[in-house]
Amino acid sequence: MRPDLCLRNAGRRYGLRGPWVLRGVDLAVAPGRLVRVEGANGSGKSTLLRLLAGIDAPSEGRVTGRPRTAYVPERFPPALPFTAAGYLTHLGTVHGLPRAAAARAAGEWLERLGAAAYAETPMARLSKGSSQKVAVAQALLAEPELLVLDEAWTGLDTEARAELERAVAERTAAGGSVVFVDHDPSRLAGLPDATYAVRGTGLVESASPEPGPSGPQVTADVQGPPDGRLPDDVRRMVTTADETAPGSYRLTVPAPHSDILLRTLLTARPPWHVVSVSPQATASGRQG
Ligand SMILES: Nc1ncnc2c1ncn2[C@@H]1O[C@H](COP(=O)(O)OP(=O)(O)OP(=O)(O)O)[C@@H](O)[C@H]1O
Repeated sequence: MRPDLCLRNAGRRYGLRGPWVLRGVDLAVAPGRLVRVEGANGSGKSTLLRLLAGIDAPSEGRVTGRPRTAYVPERFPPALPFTAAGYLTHLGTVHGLPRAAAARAAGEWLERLGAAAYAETPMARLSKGSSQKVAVAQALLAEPELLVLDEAWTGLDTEARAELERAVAERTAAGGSVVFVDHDPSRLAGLPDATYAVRGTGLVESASPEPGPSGPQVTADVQGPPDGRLPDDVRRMVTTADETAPGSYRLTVPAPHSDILLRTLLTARPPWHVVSVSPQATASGRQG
């Protein structure tokens, strides 16, 4: 099992005598966790994310348990001498993918994010939104163990925003961790395992998530082999799982996770049968 990524008594300031932006921060991000970071403008959210992403080192304290990490920065440098596909393929090889696999992953992510038409466009000529899609694709393509997203939804169109939400669900379902900052309080609402606010130079954890799901839920009746055990990644993403008969389950899942839930079941070996799917108008308490 991969260790938690930990900040231990971490502090960060800019310059030798600059004021401390963060100090004495202890934070553990476990595999499979979705973590939201909040805070006022200029409070130090990006500073914290850069420490978590390994882009900056703490001025004091330590970082331990570094996983394979990818990062979408708040500002992405668009004026690079590459086409979108060329840049992503190059980065894929930097992440350790063979060139053909990197090119394939680049194409798949541009397609998923609705930017396939710009694959051969030089980065410097991309619109802000398309450039942001490339920024998101570069982070997702190597299936990182830790994904750090600094306002990554900003500038994306509606479909790409939804796709990024799905990608976050996929990462956590696969056991990856995701840490994100977003100005929209409804972003991934009800899903984070923990929310921290930067206050002063420290981190304050918000009250634990509600015991019941707070966002819209979807119910799915699914059937596996008679002795079928729900796949672990399905167990991790559902709110409730009631076994209604041997190998049959009624699952509830936060609506943004429903696509990935169904995709996971349908592509399981052997595949599961999805009997019915229906939205749940109101969230009930957590059961099971
Ligand atoms: N590279 C840098 N050099 C000097 N000071 C910096 C640097 N980056 C950030 N700061 C300062 O550190 C403080 C925290 O900035 P940071 O960008 O981490 O905050 P933030 O919460 O992400 O802000 P925003 O919500 O505006 O994105 C600010 O006072 C900022 O001016």
